[in-house]
Amino acid sequence: MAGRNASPASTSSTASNVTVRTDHHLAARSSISASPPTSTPPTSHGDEASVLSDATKLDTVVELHGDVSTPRAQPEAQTTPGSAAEAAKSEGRRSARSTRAAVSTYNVQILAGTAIHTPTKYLPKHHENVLHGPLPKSAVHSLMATPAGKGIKAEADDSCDPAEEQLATEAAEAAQRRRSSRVTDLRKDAFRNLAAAGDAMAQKGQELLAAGKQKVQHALRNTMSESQSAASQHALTKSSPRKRARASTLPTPEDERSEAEPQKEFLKPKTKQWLTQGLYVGQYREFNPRFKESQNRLRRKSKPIKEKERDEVIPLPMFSGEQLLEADPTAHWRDFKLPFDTYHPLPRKIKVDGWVQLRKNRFIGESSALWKRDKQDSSQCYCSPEDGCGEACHNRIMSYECDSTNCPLTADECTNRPFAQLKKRAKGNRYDYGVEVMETGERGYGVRAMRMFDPHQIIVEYAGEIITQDECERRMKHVYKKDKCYYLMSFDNKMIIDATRGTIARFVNHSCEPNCEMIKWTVGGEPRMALFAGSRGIMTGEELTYDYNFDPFSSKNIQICKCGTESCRGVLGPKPKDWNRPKMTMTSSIVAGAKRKIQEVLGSSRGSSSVQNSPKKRKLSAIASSALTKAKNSITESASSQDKAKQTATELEAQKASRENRALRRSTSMTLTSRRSKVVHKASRRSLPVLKSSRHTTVTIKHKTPRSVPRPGALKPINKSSRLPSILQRNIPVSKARKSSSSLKAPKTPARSARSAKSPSPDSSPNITPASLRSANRPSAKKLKQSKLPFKALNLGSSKSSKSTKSTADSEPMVENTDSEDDDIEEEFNAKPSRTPKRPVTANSMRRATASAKKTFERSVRTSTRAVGVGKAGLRGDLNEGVRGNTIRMLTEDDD
Ligand SMILES: C[S@@+](CC[C@H](N)C(=O)[O-])C[C@H]1O[C@@H](n2cnc3c(N)ncnc32)[C@H](O)[C@@H]1O
Repeated sequence: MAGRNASPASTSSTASNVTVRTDHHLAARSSISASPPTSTPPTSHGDEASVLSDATKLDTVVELHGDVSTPRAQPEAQTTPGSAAEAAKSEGRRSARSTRAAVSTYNVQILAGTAIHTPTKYLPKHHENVLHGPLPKSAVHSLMATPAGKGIKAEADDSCDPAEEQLATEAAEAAQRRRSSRVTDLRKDAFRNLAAAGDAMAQKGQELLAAGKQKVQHALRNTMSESQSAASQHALTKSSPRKRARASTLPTPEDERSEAEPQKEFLKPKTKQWLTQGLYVGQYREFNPRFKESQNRLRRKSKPIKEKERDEVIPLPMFSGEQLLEADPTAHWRDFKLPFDTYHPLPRKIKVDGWVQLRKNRFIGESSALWKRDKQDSSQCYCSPEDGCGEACHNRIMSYECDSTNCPLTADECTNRPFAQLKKRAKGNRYDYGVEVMETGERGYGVRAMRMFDPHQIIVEYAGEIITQDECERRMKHVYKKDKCYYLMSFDNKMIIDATRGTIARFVNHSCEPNCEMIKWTVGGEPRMALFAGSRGIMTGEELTYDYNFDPFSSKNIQICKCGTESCRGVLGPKPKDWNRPKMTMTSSIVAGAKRKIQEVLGSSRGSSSVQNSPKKRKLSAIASSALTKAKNSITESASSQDKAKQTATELEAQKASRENRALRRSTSMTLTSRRSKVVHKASRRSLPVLKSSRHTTVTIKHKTPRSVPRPGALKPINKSSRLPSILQRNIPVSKARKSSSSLKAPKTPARSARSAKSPSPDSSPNITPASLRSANRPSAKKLKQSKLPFKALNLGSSKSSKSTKSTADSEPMVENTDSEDDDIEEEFNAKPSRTPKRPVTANSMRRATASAKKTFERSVRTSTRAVGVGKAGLRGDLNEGVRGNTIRMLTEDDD
């Protein structure tokens, strides 16, 4: 093996090296002309030599050694084994060795012609360069002579050993066989195959070339058309139609350029194609983004997909359900969302501080005892298994849970056992339970669904501590004083569920467009509260809300709603009527509240006695009366303080006026001209103290007092024919009335009492009239002493004539009128002067008149208050509406 693998040059025999060199040409010739070197099957150099030559190695070596210097001198010796044998014989040596060498080894495969994988060194090409030893002449000859066996025979003739002969024959045959059969076939096959492959390759190359050519042409055409169209477009925009036509037909320089550079265009890198619609572009779906999902769904339903469109594309998984459902119009379906465990918007579970979780109601204190007293009613259903306690179930309608005592169905058949269902669900995992606390931002904590809930399905129970109302009040006052959120819910039997310690339902927020409802159910004879899904059902991840129907009771407790829905009322609970109005002041809100209460009370008092007797009404009336009393007290206090202040001011004014009067008296003469007297009167009038308590005077002219029979001390109308009462019946403003009344408050004349005692005459007016003032001009008045009061008998002339009267009237400005109404009155007075004797106005008479007016007023006030029978606030309300009397009106305004 080692010899076979080793290169010929490395063979151990130096002689063989030499022979190689010498017989190179011959061997090459033989290999080319006759047979391939593979036909010689030596496994080693020595073997080959031995097989193909009769010369022994030793001989060869000897010969070689001898022939080193003259290699070509004895070529015969080298090539004719016969001669060698003869030489050996002649030398007297046995040719056993050479015989052995000739027989030596055989490559049986090669001999048999079965050696397919001939080593390269035996291939003809190899033999061209490297020879494995000289081929014996005879062998070469025999091989050259093609008919098999001929050469061999000749060789056999030369040989002396029949075994050798035979072997040589065999070898020649094998060589022949090999040359003629398999190797040649293989080579031919290989050549044939190669040729076929070459042909195929060439054909393919041609095809590719043709395709490439086509592509190039196509691309060229495209680019040309593009450039042409661009050019035509450009031309269209710029040129006239005719020009446009020409532009479209004639090649432009740009076209030419594009034609000239087709390769460049073609080599341009492709631009990326972006999706224009979205992830599922190319997927058929009837969807208009301008509409909502539900609207689109409706449209799709109304317009069924054409068969072709349906079959065009296999729907993506999320649409396949839709298509299937659309194929079946009877199928009811809802929007799809990913399961919560796949889509979980919150990364963590919320922990709420201070929340002690209870799973069911717990009675606190007296509530348990109170509860038992009021047993719940019972209900019974008569459903059949077919009904399954559906919508028509009596218990369901009454919000009673079915159980074995009130329902003939089994638990599996009955569908009206929500709390039992909830209990079962609560035993599962948190996704079965299906709710969790979330953070909402502005509204604090909230609750959201971790699964889908069917319409009207129970979600979670609102449970906590059941407390009495007293306990609730106590907790509100002392325990939850500083809290902002309350978890109290009005329950049954006047009890309250306080879920400060309770179920997760306590975190459910309010919404004006809720998706849930809080409903009371009776379960096993006991009331229980639970949150149920609304008619839409609940989607996974949706926040749960219900309408609190929050009753804030007072405006103080109104909470702003931040639910953010379209129909948000702005507040938790019902929207107040005056929600958008400006805020009331404290006083006005108190008064308005009191007014409302009074109206309620008055309304109830007007109603039937049964209503009045109801505890609620009684309570309300008590509240109203207490509120009224408070309001009354405050108003009275303020009024009295006002009065006091006015009184003080009046006194001061009076003092001032008297001083001025005195000064005036000193400076003016006793007899004044009419003009002068007018001035003086005006001056004196100005200095008169303004009687603030206008109600005194106004009350005196109240029409309740019979005019014909005046009561003692009562003021009476000046004149029947006078327009004064009718005028006064109008709503004279306080200021005006005050001015006009100041004249009425003038002190009585001393003569009045005597005259009235004798014969009460309509003429004898106790009022301060122009006439009475004129009477002050009488000489007797001079006798009167000057009092502290500003009124003093003024000497206005003694003439009693009508002229003088007129002049006096002209000059009589005792009542200084500034407005037209009072002017009217004055005119009337002037036109019809009283015939009563003129009496001087003294301090005493004035005092008396004031006192009597005061008394009358107080009496009338008492009467009117009694008639109404309520406090001032109520009085105001009623009076404003109904009574139009001047008195009351003024009283009211004065109080204000
Ligand atoms: C029963 S608790 C609800 C849970 C509460 N958010 C929390 O954090 O504990 C009721 C309180 O939540 C707040 N709230 C609930 N719904 C609201 C809403 N829509 N807008 C504003 N506040 C709301 C109010 O403060 C209310 O008093």
